[in-house]
Amino acid sequence: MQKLFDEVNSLDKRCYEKFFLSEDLLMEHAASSMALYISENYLHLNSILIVCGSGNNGADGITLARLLHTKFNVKLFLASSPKSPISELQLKRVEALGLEIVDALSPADIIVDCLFGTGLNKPLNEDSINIINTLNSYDSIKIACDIPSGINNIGQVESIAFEADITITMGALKTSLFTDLAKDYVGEIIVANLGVQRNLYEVESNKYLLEASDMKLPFRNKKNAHKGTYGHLNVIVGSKRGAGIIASKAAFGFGTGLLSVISKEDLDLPYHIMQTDTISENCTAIAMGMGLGKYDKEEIRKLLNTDIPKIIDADLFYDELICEFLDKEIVLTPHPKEFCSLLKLCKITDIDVIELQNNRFKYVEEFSKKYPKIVLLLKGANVIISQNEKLYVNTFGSAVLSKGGSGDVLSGLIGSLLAQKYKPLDAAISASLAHTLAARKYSKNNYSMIPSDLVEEIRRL
Ligand SMILES: NC(=O)C1=CN([C@@H]2O[C@H](COP(=O)(O)OP(=O)(O)OC[C@H]3O[C@@H](n4cnc5c(N)ncnc54)[C@H](OP(=O)(O)O)[C@@H]3O)[C@@H](O)[C@H]2O)[C@@H](O)CC1
Ligand SMILES: Nc1ncnc2c1ncn2[C@@H]1O[C@H](COP(=O)(O)OP(=O)(O)O)[C@@H](O)[C@H]1O
Ligand SMILES: [K+]
Repeated sequence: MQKLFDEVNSLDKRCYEKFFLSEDLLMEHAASSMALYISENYLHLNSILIVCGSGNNGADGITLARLLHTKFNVKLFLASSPKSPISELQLKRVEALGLEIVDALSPADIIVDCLFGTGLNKPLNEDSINIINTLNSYDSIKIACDIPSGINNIGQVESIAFEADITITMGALKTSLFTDLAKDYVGEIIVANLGVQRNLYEVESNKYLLEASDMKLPFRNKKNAHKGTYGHLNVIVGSKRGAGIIASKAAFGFGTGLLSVISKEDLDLPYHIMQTDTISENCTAIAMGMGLGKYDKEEIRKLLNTDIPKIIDADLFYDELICEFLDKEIVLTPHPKEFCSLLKLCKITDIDVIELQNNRFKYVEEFSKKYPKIVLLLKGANVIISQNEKLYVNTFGSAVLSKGGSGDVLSGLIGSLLAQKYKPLDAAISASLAHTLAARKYSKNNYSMIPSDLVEEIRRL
């Protein structure tokens, strides 16, 4: 996993003070990293338009123009005059080279957006919106310097943002690049070193970006084993029975040795899935909440009271009963609407989904602070998983998963790993990665996947 930072100004400052690097040097490295990336990948292209604002993001762009001058046909556009001493100096340097400063936007093979970086501190004005709209309309390779202009420091997009194919971000990964709202704008994200290796630039953080290598699949290393070695998951099936059945099929394909569905109704289940009406004696994990519908509160309370590891989803996030169990190490997997209900029930805040989506990290952190034992998995375009005020982001998901039943598959996967004795946080992380990485492997198109296709892909991981 890689560290994420809510702000990097203090890291830049630390570079000046601890490593005696100067602003000029950091900027030279920022621009050199972009120049290197462009030269290594696009030398076959000719023209490059660099669009600069008045701050140091713009100054990065002016520096880049100097580095690429004569190697490419560089057109430098200054949306506003340089404001800081360093950007004035960078401009003086390019002027001395005789580099062309254009006074209108026009298409180019490559566009580099250096309008605003971490200094975006107010809503975009009409001029900036027009510039970004024009740039977005060009059929060019689009590169954002540090952060696509229009995304603010907490990852919100108020009106519009530059639609980057690639974001070359300076020094370290910023949390703001990983919100759901930013996902349509950031493209591929690359980190540029600023004069010291990244591990030296970075300090401690409580937020992490998950990588595929963080997924630990339940491979069987023991030879002397039997089905009981791999646990017994109980899935509580409610009145919307499909949800529990989807979860069960996903769970069985993800390694639980035994699986029993608990339901009072007669279900038409595959032969390898057992059905009972009480918790199994050797049950090692419970998955509940999916499609629960109407239920007997006392029965659910009894189940919640057991010490068996649990994943809880869906309908239970609308019942205050859940609040009685938030001091336990259980996995909760709400989608944004369910999380709003949970935040309200546990008296953290009363907000709507728009407010939540605008501030996902903030509310997950607040919840985790109040309930440090809970493993929370907040669904979304970028899933956030938290425990004990540490946050982990999974960005591998895509709209191929935007279908009823995708979440039920995820509940089954988490339940399966819990049954196989994964720690709750590890179960949530590995199951979430398996869920999203498997969805990426579905190759037909990005609209037709159904839960059984997803389960098939998971079985092939
Ligand atoms: N520090 C370092 O060592 C390094 C920094 N680096 C680079 O610096 C970048 C940060 O630079 P920065 O702090 O100058 O901010 P930046 O993003 O250029 O914007 C500020 C300017 O925009 C203006 N402005 C803001 N919002 C606006 C709006 N809505 N509409 C219109 N104007 C608006 C704002 O105006 P003001 O608030 O003064 O009115 C100000 O003039 C960072 O992202 C990275 O690329 C790298 O080189 C590595 C080394
Ligand atoms: N656009 C998207 N990008 C990434 N993941 C998505 C996207 N849309 C949905 N998902 C994922 O699909 C799952 C949907 O779960 P949920 O809303 O609970 O559905 P259901 O209850 O119908 O199974 C979640 O894991 C969510 O993160
Ligand atoms: K930018």
